[in-house]
Amino acid sequence: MPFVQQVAVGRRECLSVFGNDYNTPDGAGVRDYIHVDDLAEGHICALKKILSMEGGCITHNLGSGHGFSVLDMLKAFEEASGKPIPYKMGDRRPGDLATVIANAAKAKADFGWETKRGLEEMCKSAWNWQSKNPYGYEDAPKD
Ligand SMILES: O=c1ccn([C@@H]2O[C@H](COP(=O)(O)OP(=O)(O)O[C@H]3O[C@H](CO)[C@@H](O)[C@H](O)[C@H]3O)[C@@H](O)[C@H]2O)c(=O)[nH]1
Repeated sequence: MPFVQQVAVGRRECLSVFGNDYNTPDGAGVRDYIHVDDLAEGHICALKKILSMEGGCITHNLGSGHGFSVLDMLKAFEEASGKPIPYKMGDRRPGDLATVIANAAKAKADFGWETKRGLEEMCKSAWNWQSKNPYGYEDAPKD
């Protein structure tokens, strides 16, 4: 996502898509993307759960349970930003898996958490921030 955003804002010429021959609907890698606000709320729920426990350790996965490909993300971001995102197909990145999707059933069962925000909201929100802060928390280059 950061690279998609940087193309939209003009900091990169295009996105390199790492692989188009995976066993996925469009051949690109599939991931379980999550809105940062959903992730933050999940952490708050987890912290409340820890405070209610008398010690011990518990592990939860946070995710939507749905996968989107790199090309799905790219198209959704084009719509949210109104900017074209040029891309080129590249080789697979060593170590990448075809598909990574979280199973957050335990988080829902233990503290009632699940994602509330979808792909469109993720992209709109990311574009709102990136378009106002093209260099993120860093200063723009001097020249
Ligand atoms: O320029 C890019 C960057 C990424 N991708 C693809 O975009 C998807 C997401 O990539 P990335 O944001 O790097 O996330 P992951 O591959 O899911 O890996 C992240 O999530 C893993 C599981 O939490 C961690 O192990 C890794 O360190 C962390 O980078 C993958 O299909 C990549 O192949 C591209 O096509 N082009």
